[in-house]
Amino acid sequence: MIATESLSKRYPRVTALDRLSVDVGPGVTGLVGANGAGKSTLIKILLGLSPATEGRAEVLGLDVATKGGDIRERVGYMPEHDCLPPDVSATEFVVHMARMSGLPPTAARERTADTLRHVGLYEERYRPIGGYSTGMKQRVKLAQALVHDPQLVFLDEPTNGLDPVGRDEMLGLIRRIHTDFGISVLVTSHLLGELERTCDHVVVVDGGKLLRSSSTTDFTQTTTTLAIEVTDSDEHPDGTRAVRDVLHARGVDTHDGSGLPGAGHVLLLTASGEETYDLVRDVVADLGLGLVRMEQRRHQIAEVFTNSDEQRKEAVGHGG
Ligand SMILES: Nc1ncnc2c1ncn2[C@@H]1O[C@H](COP(=O)(O)OP(=O)(O)OP(=O)(O)O)[C@@H](O)[C@H]1O
Repeated sequence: MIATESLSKRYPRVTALDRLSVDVGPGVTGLVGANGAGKSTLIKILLGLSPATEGRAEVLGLDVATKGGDIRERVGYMPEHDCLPPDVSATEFVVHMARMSGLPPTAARERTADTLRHVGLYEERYRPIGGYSTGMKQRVKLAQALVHDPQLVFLDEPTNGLDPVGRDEMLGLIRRIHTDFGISVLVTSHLLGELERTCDHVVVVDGGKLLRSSSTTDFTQTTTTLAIEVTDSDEHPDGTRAVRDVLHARGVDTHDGSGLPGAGHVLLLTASGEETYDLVRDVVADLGLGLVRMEQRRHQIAEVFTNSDEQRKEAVGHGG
């Protein structure tokens, strides 16, 4: 669906994309990265809206440098920021966008009605967009990306600004774009956790560079963080520290759980598989301590991929 080769985008002060080479197949793919990682820049290049500084990219087999128009005919785009006209209704706006994509008037009206129903907008579709909630506006943006029946859609931060219920509904809708209509999806987010549930494949970028591209199952198996809490004992008045020291001696890196409830008594470590669970159990038992909890934690992307304690603490503080 998408292939980039050593793709770079340099602004005078910032390198937004840095020799990014990645292949994206059919299905639902998540593009994850912190704010400023280069996600929106990549989407704009893939749509042929912004030229790359170097490297090349193809979307649906079409070169982004020369075939931007053909790509935009076949690909839908939901931009990140609010770009909707407040004075027209969802129906008027989406019909207009359908007409712009070349649909004749009757087909444009029919497709608009179907698409707005699909994204969950009913009677309110006749009211001016200016009075809509954030969730409703996101649905209108999604509808205009789908109305011309594209083969592929780019959704830039579609869950931004939504409450947890709205977020879940939007993630469900995104999944159905692929299962019900066979449209492939590239969806961006700065939250790894929400894309884990929705996507078949996850691409992680940081500072414009590719950090990882793999199927969601591979991803979650290899990046599980364990949170461990143990009791103290007479022999080990600081049980947490005792466990940490033994784990370090066995070559397992840990960091503290500052920012979590009960900070100071929580150890975080990356589990490479079943053997990590066994190791922790044995270490705690050998020290004669009690294991209060050992649980998997979801990640924010900064927590998984930064080595800096500062950033890790920040990510943990946000709840992951
Ligand atoms: N037109 C521009 N001129 C100069 N710098 C830019 C421009 N567009 C983006 N950048 C910079 O490029 C980097 C990547 O931005 P980009 O918008 O692609 O990130 P992002 O991952 O989409 O993050 P966000 O979700 O915050 O938009 C940022 O440092 C940004 O400030």
